[in-house]
Amino acid sequence: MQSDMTMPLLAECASDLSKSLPRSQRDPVIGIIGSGDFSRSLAIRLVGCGFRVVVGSRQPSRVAKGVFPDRVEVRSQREAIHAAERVVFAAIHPEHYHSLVGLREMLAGKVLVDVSNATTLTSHKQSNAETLAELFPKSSVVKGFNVVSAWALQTGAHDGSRQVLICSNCSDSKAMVLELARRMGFSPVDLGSLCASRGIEEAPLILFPSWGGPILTTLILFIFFYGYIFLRHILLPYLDHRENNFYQLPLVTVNQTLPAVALVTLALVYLPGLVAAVFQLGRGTKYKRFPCWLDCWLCRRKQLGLLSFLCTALHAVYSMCLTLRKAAGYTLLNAAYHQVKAGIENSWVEQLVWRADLYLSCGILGFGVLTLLAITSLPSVGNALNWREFTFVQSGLGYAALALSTMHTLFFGWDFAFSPGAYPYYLPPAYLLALIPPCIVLVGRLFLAVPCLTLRLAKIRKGWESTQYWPVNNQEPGGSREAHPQQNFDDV
Ligand SMILES: NC(=O)C1=CN([C@@H]2O[C@H](COP(=O)(O)OP(=O)(O)OC[C@H]3O[C@@H](n4cnc5c(N)ncnc54)[C@H](OP(=O)(O)O)[C@@H]3O)[C@@H](O)[C@H]2O)C=CC1
Ligand SMILES: [Cu+2]
Repeated sequence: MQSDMTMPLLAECASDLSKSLPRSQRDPVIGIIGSGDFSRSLAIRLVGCGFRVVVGSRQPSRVAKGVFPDRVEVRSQREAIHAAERVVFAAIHPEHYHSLVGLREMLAGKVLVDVSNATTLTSHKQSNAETLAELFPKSSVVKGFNVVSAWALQTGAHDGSRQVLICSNCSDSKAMVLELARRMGFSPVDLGSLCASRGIEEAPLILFPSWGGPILTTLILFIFFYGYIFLRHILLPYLDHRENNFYQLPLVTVNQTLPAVALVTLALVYLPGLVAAVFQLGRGTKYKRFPCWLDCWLCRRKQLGLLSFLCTALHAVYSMCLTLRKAAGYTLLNAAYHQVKAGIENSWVEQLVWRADLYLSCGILGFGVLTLLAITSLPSVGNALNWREFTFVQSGLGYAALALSTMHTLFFGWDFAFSPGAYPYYLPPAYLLALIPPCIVLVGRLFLAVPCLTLRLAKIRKGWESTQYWPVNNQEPGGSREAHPQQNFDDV
């Protein structure tokens, strides 16, 4: 197609040539057809990134003042297309694409960016971008900027939502839009030809794509612990000596399950970081890709952390409601009656008072730190922190939350785990099982804190590589050698 297309915008994107020009003359002009919500978000971001923007409306006079920033010009559709040097965004609903047919000749030779999303998941329909390409054969249609919500466009959120998917049949135009997306602060992903456009359009319709694995993991853990507690506390005692504990099913069993799930899930947030560190130490480089399962696990830590937070919050609410139960009242009255009958005046046990207070205090502190972690994982809050602050909160405080939750569980268990009565039917208590993963993580973390390992890991993360990776003719690692554009995961 138009092979001369890339150069003008790319040259302007680099803006080297035009540095001496006044700003208004050197910024590339981008056209946007449509003056709706998406157009507004896009225009704000484009002007923020140094582009000049002309919005094309069917009735410019109807566009209220203040809707667009002052630096954005709102003109007629024709004027906007005329002003746009190369790139014109079609920020209108696909049903109205045909209304632009009269502008076909004006759009010839320009790059027409289709930003539309699909409204339904269909396997047989032509994509909106393919329809647009059919309507405007003389323009280069590029599909892109999907998955990004209008909000993310404005804020440039620092998480997965910064990724934009791009595809086109014209590689020059695609390169231009990829560069444009980069300059707008996004991480564009080239998905090839326009055949990929339907997938891109449908991507926003797929609900919670990154939550499937974490939710499934949490669900499996919940079913496992609930089943285990049901077996140990309810079913086996009933079968063994007809003890009826079924009343515990809706509340007590759930409240025993939730902390176990929360603790294991929280350990699963920090375990992959340790595994990644072990990989880097073992390989002596950070430029070798982690196995896919580890990559995937690392990318799901935020979701696992938030699910752990949810379980902890529910556990806190359930625990506060325990005393409101009828069963709690009856148990207290029965205990008081037995005590009176036994002639015991004072049932104060100093050790148990300490145990309960320490257990509660660790639990409350752990929950507080977890809340802080959950809040800072929100993009809008995380963006306000610099890299060091974010690492301190997510890694330092994260381990503090894990340590406090583990101590909460240990105080709960106290010395009970050492008595034979804790193993009815040879089954250990659920909390002992739940303690295994966090203990592995905490011990592993302490192990990695050994100075020789810490120093080696720090060196590797600064780019040092073990000699086995040095090229034969180049004895300086990282010298003239090109770094692999691979995993560069430092936050472990
Ligand atoms: N990539 C992404 O993640 C997102 C993509 N989108 C896509 O952006 C497009 C626009 O969405 P959005 O801004 O929310 O929609 P709006 O309804 O807010 O705006 C659509 C605009 O299209 C213009 N338009 C042009 N021709 C017509 C016509 N014949 N009839 C009606 N309106 C027309 C109107 O502007 P005027 O009256 O000034 O001409 C109108 O303001 C859609 O295709 C949507 O799928 C939306 C959100 C996110
Ligand atoms: Cu608890």
